Amino acid sequence: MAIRIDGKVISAQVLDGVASDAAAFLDSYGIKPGLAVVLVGEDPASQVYVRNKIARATESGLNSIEHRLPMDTTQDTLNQLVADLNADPAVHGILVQLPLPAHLDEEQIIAAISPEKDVDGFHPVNVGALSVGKESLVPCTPQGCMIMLEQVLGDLSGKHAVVVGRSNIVGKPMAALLLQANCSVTIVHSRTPNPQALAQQGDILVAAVGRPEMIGADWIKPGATVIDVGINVIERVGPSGGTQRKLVGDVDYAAVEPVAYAITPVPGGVGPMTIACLMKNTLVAARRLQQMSGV
Ligand SMILES: Nc1nc2c(c(=O)[nH]1)N[C@@H](CN(C=O)c1ccc(C(=O)N[C@@H](CCC(=O)O)C(=O)O)cc1)CN2
Repeated sequence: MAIRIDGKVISAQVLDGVASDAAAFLDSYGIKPGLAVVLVGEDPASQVYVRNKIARATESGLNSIEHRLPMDTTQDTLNQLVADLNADPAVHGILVQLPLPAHLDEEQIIAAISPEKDVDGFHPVNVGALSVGKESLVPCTPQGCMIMLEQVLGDLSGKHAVVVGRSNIVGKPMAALLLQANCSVTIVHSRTPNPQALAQQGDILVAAVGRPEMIGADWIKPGATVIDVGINVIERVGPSGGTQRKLVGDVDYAAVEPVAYAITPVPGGVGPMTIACLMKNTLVAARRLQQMSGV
């Protein structure tokens, strides 16, 4: 039986660390690290994520500032809010929940956030710093995956890691972090011929494709560690004949678990780590901004 890498347990450890760091920050500077969370529109999943982010921030001793804007918010209004948050010394981290409504330009908004307050780590300055191995704010989901991998495997040097998916939010930064940890890294994507054959060579497999249960046992090297980043809602026929909604990952957990060394579940795996790392990044940003201000 594979080790179940429990994101709820590991994220609670991360959040404990954030809470004591936040208390020390308050002691030193007389203010709480501040996280501004911006939600545009009423996407139900985004509302849940934002609610959870605010709850974790409050529990960890951070000051969370919530901005809910209507669906028809203009790019100018959102830009003005981001500019105000950039200028506000009480705000150390800014997070604009994605996806934005289709009429808004995500790339432009991400670039408008001050790189020092970009706790998502999506700003081109932070992306560039990560790719050359310089200190940066690291995207939360891949950061959470690295914490889980290092907790279960220790030193990752020399391991062959296969990342399935090449998104800017997960696949690319994940590959950069694995490379920084001295793994040999293969990225597999929609244009890769025979991706399964490459995936089968991975000591570590990270699935971030957004396709429910796409990765079966025949993608996995026996004894591999499997990190499932996917969060997909599917509908299945339940025992009473009606349809049931279920949350599944990109990995077919039941099929893969018997061949893996360790595996993350969905839910309760990578998801809670994403939120915990957001809190961690807010602390990192707050400390740096405070040092830069020289106060
Ligand atoms: N600005 C950002 N937008 C988005 C990000 C992000 O990192 N920054 N990531 C995702 C959504 N996301 C965080 O925002 C996120 C998704 C899922 C979870 C989570 O804890 N999932 C639970 C299940 C929750 C459920 O029942 O629906 C789990 O996996 O156990 C946390 C954060 C896209 N947007």
